[in-house]
Amino acid sequence: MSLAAGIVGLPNVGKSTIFNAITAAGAESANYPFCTIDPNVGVVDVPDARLQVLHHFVKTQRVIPAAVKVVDIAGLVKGASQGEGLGNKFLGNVKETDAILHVVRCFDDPDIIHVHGKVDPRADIEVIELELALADIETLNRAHERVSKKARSGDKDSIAERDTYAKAIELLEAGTMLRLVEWTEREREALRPLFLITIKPVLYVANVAADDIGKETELVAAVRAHAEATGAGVVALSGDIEGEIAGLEPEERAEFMADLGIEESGLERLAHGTYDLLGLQTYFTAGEKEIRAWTVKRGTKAPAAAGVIHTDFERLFIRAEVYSVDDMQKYESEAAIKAAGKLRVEGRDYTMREGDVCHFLIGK
Ligand SMILES: Nc1ncnc2c1ncn2[C@@H]1O[C@H](COP(=O)(O)OP(=O)(O)OP(=O)(O)O)[C@@H](O)[C@H]1O
Ligand SMILES: [Mg+2]
Repeated sequence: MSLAAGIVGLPNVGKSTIFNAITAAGAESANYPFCTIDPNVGVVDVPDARLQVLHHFVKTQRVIPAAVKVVDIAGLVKGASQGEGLGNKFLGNVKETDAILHVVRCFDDPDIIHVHGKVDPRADIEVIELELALADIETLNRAHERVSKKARSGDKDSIAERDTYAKAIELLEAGTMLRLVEWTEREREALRPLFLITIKPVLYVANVAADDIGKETELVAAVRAHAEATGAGVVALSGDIEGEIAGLEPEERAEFMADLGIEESGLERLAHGTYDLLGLQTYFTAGEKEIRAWTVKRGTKAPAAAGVIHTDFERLFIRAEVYSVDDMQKYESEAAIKAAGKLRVEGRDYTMREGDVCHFLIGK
């Protein structure tokens, strides 16, 4: 599974600045070369220091990090659904993503025009969420119309779908983002093919001035309060500075970041923020051919985790041999880990833990 996130926000809030910074900061993922065709789509490796630890002790041909796909679109303005500004058609480009990165301007700079003339995160968020809601309502109305005819002829599935769409429209019209609703599995199934935007988890990205890095300014606090009240995540960073960081050589980069008190790059923080938001975790495989990071949902059992490597592996799973990256750091080889009795043998019921390193034994 490769993770995808779409960037939304008002015009001029720093979306492209942040997109450029994260795509320059991460090595372009070698696994997804086709994505470079579109300048607004970037696929970058998710930085993970644990891969280096494993690589230090395990001889291998290649190291394959997890990848994240990021999509940058033009800013939305009030009335975009009615064609204002550039309209909202490019929202289609963020439909097939797992999460929304909603960039909110938290820097005050008289030289950079704010479309409402005033930096006000709460008001800005409301404008964008209204436009996202209107786009979803349009999609839902079309779907509603489509199934209504079949529903009228008594088709049970169509009736259930129609009612789900009607419920979603009603909620959006009352101002409720669909991500806040506890949908039944059946409702989710009806909504899934519509690729609605407001049902996706949101990570607010508070874009702060260089001078405000690490500070909980009033503007950042406003975004955080809204995020906490609406089950969203939040990451504060300075787009301009992230761009500078991304342009530096690795050694200079570390020094520059240390001077500013930045521990992780924007890319790392956005990747972690998105993983947390989506309830994802990482496990590794480490062998002669490759060392690789894999992404699974928290709580995934070993057979399903093996299934991420190859669909058949879930069915054919026999057992897993598991150790942790910490074990490797401590014992320095798999043989030593085994000799110390730390190589665990786990069966079908094993729940994967963050940072497990696994060998899966697969049947035929
Ligand atoms: N943290 C920041 N502090 C100061 N200036 C910033 C910051 N982030 C971005 N900017 C500046 O804001 C301006 C607008 O940025 P950018 O082009 O990234 O906006 P955008 O959201 O992509 O706009 P659009 O919707 O028009 O594509 C640029 O001049 C950029 O350098
Ligand atoms: Mg832009």
